[in-house]
Amino acid sequence: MVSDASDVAPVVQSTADDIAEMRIRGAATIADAAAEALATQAELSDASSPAAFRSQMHAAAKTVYETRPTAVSLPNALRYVLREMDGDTVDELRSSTIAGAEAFRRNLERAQTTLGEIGANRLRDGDVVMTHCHSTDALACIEAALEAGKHIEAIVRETRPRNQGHITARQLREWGVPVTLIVDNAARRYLNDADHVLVGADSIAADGSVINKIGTSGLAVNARERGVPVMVAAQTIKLHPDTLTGHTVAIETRDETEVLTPSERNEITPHESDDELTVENPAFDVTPPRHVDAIVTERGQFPPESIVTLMRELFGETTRDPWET
Ligand SMILES: O=C(COP(=O)(O)O)[C@H](O)[C@H](O)COP(=O)(O)O
Repeated sequence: MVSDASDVAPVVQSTADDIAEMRIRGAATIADAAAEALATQAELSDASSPAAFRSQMHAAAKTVYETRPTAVSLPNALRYVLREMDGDTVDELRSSTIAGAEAFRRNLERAQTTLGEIGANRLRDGDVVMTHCHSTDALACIEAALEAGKHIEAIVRETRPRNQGHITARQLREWGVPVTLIVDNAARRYLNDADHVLVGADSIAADGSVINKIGTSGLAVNARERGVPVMVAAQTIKLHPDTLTGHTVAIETRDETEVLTPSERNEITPHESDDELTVENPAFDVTPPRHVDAIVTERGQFPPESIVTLMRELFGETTRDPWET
């Protein structure tokens, strides 16, 4: 049973709002915030019985889950923490949930560091990397390469409409990496100067398809044509277990105002009643496995077609919602 939203702590609701409004964004960061939110809910719960506690936790998980649909790290995080919730009293349930959330967050950090070290092996001294969006997993590979003393340069796509490329550029400049920032449409021209395309993932499907920020698939197609290898940095919490049984990954579409402000719309069509100007704003796309050279995880690097083996080993087959553990 899932209790209603009034049982959810305001701070959990505010985390959910931050995810929905993208003040908290990026698949790994969202997973971390989701686990933290469940720990906070457990801490603040005033439940008078174990059943009431469980039901509050499920309501909190549902509130966070219903924010953005594409990054599977979110349900994977909720599932992990709720599975750790164990005990016969409210106090036992509370402490096991908090411990579960803390373990999840520690593992997340450790996995990213390990993944970074593995990914850095693909980067040679002097390499130029082209990035898209802002991915902490992808940046972990560059950071580890820099720590190993390699000189790395970056061509950073700005990533319309939200310009997450600016966050990537800022981080890389903090690390002293020379950055060339380009508009997304210039990528094909600059691929001639790149040794790798390096992106993250929001979800990886069982067939090795990579779901990541809109524009990734076109970049990968162009990279393949230019002979530039495409490397995807993705911790195993990005593996989407539901795709093992044929489910597809929901692609989030966001508000048109991210693409066209109301005043820009008004310049194009001053007639308020004009509903024939449609703006589409999908946030993610699907890159088929044939355009990806390697998926780098904390468990090693894999050709995309073989990721299914790891997915089965880690998740088994589940199509249940996180609160139906
Ligand atoms: O597509 C995005 C972010 O999209 P948005 O900005 O819409 O959330 C990132 O590439 C992945 O989430 C991986 O990020 P990380 O490696 O940090 O998990």
